[in-house]
Amino acid sequence: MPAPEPSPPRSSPAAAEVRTPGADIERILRGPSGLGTAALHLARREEPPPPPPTPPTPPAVPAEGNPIPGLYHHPVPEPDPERVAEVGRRIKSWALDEVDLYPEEWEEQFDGFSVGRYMVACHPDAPTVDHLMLATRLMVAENAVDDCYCENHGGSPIGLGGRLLLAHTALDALHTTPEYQPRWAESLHSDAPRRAYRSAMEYFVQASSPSQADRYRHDMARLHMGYLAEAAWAQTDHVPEVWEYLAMRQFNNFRPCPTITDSVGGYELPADLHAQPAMQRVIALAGNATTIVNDLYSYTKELAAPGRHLNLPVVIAEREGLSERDAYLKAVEVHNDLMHDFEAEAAAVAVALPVPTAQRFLRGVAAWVDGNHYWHQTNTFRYSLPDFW
Ligand SMILES: CC(C)=CCC/C(C)=C(\C)COP(=O)(O)OP(=O)(O)O
Ligand SMILES: [Mg+2]
Repeated sequence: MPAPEPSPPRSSPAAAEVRTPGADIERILRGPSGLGTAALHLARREEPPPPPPTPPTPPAVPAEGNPIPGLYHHPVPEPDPERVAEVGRRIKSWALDEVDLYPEEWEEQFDGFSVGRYMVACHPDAPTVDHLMLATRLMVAENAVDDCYCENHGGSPIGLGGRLLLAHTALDALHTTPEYQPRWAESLHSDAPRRAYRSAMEYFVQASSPSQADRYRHDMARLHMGYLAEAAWAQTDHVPEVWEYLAMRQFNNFRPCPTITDSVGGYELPADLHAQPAMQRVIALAGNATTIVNDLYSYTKELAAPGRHLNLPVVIAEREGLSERDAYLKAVEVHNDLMHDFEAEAAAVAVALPVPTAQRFLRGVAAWVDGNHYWHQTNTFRYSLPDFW
């Protein structure tokens, strides 16, 4: 395996200071529209300007895809096409050359996922492409585990607990006796999900603080618990009540992605601020809103898949006796309520914690929420809207 690239520089909290907390609070209160552009002013670009690409990178053109009618969201500026292209180039090279992630037949799906566009849209304040790569590798690894262990690339609920636990040790190492340690170390190279987790985590650990890495491990343990509940229900064809589904989806959730916004931004939200109950509520609401966005945009894809795939509209229709359309529209309202609560609570935390790192973290989470919506809306390779309007 090639030696890892030099880790991105971690700026000290002081270097990452936001000097206008009043303006930040106002911006959060206003909602995250336009955050992408604002955040770009905060980060120091630490890379020299790239040489002119050959052929020239096309200018940012509006991407395709329509937003879900009535879905509360904030449009974002088109992500920087040069960054998108560079992240796309580097992630492919990591996937193929460093972790042997997928066979040739899956290339179209890998490309169609457009992870470069996703991550550049979600992290407008990343100081360098190296920083963006931290998030991009983890995102690809997380999807490899979901696809290969849980879903459509050989996944199954049967035996999932054992597979997930062993993969989790690629993030949270086994500490055991010299007799057994080598077998575990070898196991981390034995399938694509574990190779991807191991490598992506190694880069992340090098570039983040011990407390940021531990935050990520905790969020991934949450995610794996959510996968297990979803799998247990699939095994018995159980449709949970709506609140039970929402509880499962709070764990089987995008949360590990926005919560690394400070590592990707090159600064650190201190652990004691991250742990504040009000901050935890903001993070949970953001994660839940972003994940219900997935339920809504992936609705037709999941209906077309074999078997019953739970998502919020499906569960509402089943448990509340609504038509598919009315259930879908109710799910849109649930999403909108979550978004409004997220924004109101984030504004309150911004007032209560007038600390530059907390302000920037809140802005980073809001930018992730908006970028995630953008990616779902524009990823017409994966998603299409139902015919309900
Ligand atoms: C990137 C990451 C942490 C994902 C974890 C949870 C997850 C897979 C989602 C929130 C996406 O949900 P889903 O499995 O329904 O994805 P698709 O609808 O197939 O895109
Ligand atoms: Mg989905």
